[in-house]
Amino acid sequence: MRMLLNVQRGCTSFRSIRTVNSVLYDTFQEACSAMGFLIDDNEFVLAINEAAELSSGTQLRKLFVSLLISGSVSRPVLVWNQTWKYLSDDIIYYRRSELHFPGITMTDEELQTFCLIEIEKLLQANGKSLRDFAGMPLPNVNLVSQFSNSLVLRELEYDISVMLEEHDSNFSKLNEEQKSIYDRIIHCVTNKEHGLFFIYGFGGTGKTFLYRLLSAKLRSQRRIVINVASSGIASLLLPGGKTAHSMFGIPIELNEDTICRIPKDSPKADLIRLAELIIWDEAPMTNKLAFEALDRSFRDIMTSISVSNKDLPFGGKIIVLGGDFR
Ligand SMILES: Nc1ncnc2c1ncn2[C@@H]1O[C@H](COP(=O)(O)OP(=O)(O)OP(=O)(O)O)[C@@H](O)[C@H]1O
Repeated sequence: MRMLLNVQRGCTSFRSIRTVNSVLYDTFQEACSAMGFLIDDNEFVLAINEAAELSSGTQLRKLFVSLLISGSVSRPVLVWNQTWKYLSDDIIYYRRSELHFPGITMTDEELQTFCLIEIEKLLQANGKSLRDFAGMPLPNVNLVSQFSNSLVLRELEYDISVMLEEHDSNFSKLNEEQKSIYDRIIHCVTNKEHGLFFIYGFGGTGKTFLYRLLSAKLRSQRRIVINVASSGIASLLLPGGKTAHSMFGIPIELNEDTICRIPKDSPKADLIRLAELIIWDEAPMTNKLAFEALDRSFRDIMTSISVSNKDLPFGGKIIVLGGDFR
């Protein structure tokens, strides 16, 4: 502010001090930068890019934090936007070894979140925080809990290129009936509509073929699909399949009030909330009380997202129940 007061004339408020060439800046630092008093932030971007040739992400984060703390950067967010890829260079390596999931991939948003957490740790060790720097993004806490949930990570571990290849090589084989079911379910998932589908068909009519294709399509888009079957043998035919009883904690003894053993704040409940499609093969083999228990439990779990979900079948989850219903 002192630098600006030396040159700004006729100021009547803090806002007028921060106004340069009729533009009101959020901070005095930004106003100074607009005046040309500070080194252009591009210098810092270039410095980080140059250092990236020889330094690890950890070292670059330390450099970034030193620049922030020294107060040299006028618009930290601009430097962050142009350098975050270098700053988060080693994040995926550490997440893979920490979680013992060598195959995990991370989206840009996840990389940024974990990089921001590391930056925040360095800042806090120096008595500062990301909140002290106007415009700097904060870590997305929802992503952190998802990314620490091993059940979710296992579902995200599918190799996208393998899934795409499986999908593309079988898609053209779909017969007319399979294609129309495929289209309706994918449309429902893509548009985040609620849907409960029943796929009828006796043995060998191509239900599993369809489930595999739906799973490959959605997993290639990094969406979570839960595949379950009533029997252990059928679950083995589904990619990543489990028995419905073990996946959803359905009790053996069932009555009209039974609920599943899934605490609302458990990692499994998080996985269910994140799942975009649930496929249950051989559904007619299971007691209807099990579906009613699952319905009650899902309604409860899904109220964490929206209270209105308690009025929707299965809390609004998109579910495919398949089998031979004769
Ligand atoms: N559109 C298709 N193009 C080529 N092969 C197909 C197609 N649909 C199904 N098949 C093949 O037909 C065979 C039986 O299909 P699938 O296992 O999907 O039937 P199903 O209805 O799941 O049977 P079941 O209920 O006994 O498990 C499989 O070998 C499958 O690969």
